[in-house]
Amino acid sequence: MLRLKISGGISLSYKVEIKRLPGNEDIVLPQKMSDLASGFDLYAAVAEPLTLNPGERVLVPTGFAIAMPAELEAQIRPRSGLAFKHGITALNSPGTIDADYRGEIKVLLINHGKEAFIIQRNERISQMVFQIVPQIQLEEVEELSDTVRGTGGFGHTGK
Ligand SMILES: O=c1ccn([C@H]2C[C@H](O)[C@@H](COP(=O)(O)OP(=O)(O)OP(=O)(O)O)O2)c(=O)[nH]1
Ligand SMILES: [Mg+2]
Repeated sequence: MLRLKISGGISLSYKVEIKRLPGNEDIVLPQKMSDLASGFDLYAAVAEPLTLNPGERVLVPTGFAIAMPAELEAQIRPRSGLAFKHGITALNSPGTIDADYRGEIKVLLINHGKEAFIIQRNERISQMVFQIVPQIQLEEVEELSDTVRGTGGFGHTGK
């Protein structure tokens, strides 16, 4: 079997502080489920099992807050397994966690499936991916620079 070993590029490393919120001593903190997973799985900190009926949405607590370096953001993304098997996804996907947010991280789930889905305490419900956010200064101008594409979009290159 051919095994490709890919390495190289720039490797960045950041420390992110995480604080467990009161009453959540038993909640599993975000975990990477494999060495190179890009997301940390998030665990539901619901007090009681929570039933999400078809078409319903709910804000699920995670029991923790974070403080990350200013150049980062975190995205809350669905787990594909829950989406595929049960139609459970993050409604605002990807959810945006701002670097200056110190409140509890919450996950906005919606049930697009045909059956009720029960969320248990400490069940993995979504994943959190950290990204670098460039610092941008928006500058208002009268004219934008020309391009071949111009204003074409929304499928103008064909199907
Ligand atoms: O899935 C999410 C999305 C957001 N947040 C928290 C962190 C984020 O920094 C804050 C605000 O999110 P966002 O900017 O998406 O919401 P908004 O409707 O614009 O609220 P705000 O006016 O507070 O920015 O809410 C979560 O915990 N989970
Ligand atoms: Mg906002």
